[in-house]
Amino acid sequence: MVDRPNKPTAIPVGSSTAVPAPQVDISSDNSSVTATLPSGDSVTVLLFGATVTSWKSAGGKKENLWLSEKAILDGSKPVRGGIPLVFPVFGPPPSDHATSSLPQHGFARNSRWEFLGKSTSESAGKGSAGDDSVTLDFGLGSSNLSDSAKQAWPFNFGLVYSVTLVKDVLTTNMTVRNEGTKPFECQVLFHSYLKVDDIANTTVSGLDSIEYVDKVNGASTQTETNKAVTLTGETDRVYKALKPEAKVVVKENGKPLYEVGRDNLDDVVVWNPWAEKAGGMGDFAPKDGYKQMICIESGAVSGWQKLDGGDSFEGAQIIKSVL
Ligand SMILES: O=P(O)(O)OC[C@H]1O[C@@H](O)[C@H](O)[C@@H](O)[C@@H]1O
Repeated sequence: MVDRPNKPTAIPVGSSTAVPAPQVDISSDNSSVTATLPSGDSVTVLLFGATVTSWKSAGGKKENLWLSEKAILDGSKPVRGGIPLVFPVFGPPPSDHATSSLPQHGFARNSRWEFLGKSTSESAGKGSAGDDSVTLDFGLGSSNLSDSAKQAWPFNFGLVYSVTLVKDVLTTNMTVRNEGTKPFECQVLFHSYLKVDDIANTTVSGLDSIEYVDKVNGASTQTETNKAVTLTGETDRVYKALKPEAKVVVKENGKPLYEVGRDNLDDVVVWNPWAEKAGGMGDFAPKDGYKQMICIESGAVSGWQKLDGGDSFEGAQIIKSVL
């Protein structure tokens, strides 16, 4: 059980509270929670992995996240699409590290999280409807882990994951706390699958002059020379040490589609499996779906966050959907 100061109102899973407009509507069942703003913008979070599986903006008309048609949502496999969470290790764990027995990307996306509750702020009568907001909080601690994950990573930790929706903006914030006395090292990342119309017309800006590790090219270190990065084949790059204020902008036909900002997260992964890799993934559909997605993943993954007993680390990703 994860606790946090100023704990929000707890909503028992399985309950459903429908409140009349213009208030924020929250509905939940045994497997997911959906929050809808009076504007129609909405977000859905699956308790399995605390995976955001849908984020709609433009009053509910525009889905911003790509979700595979064959994504497995029953908890037997991480979700292919949406925003899976990466913790406490990014990628395959190094053999000489305390995470070495964990699966790729760790256990956060493979574990069932607790819904801790919601907090809302409604502007009805006070100002613009664009000020409405809702935050959904989820928790995962050592006691929620499977025995095998506990054995593979025997540390006492608490995660609080907050998903905040305001008109056209989704913020995901993770706080990691070492609840024990043994220090541990961890990595955190938001593996966001952003939806695009056509990858052939998509560019990514804000990465010019940034050093990156090119994982499809023997993990070589390169420096980005393009103002507008295009993807023309399998792409798997870890851009490192971005300036805190630097935004990564996904454009389609030259027009901004998403602006991705970060708080206390210095790295950005750009990933697209392309045709062959997507073809080899049983849960990736349709097979040419790689043309409709680009992963822009904010995280702290090129080093380790070392947390002594009682220490915390907090980082956030802020995605603005631009019409
Ligand atoms: O198939 P998975 O485990 O969800 O990982 C997908 C991709 O996730 C990315 O973050 C990694 O950089 C890639 O190397 C990896 O292939």
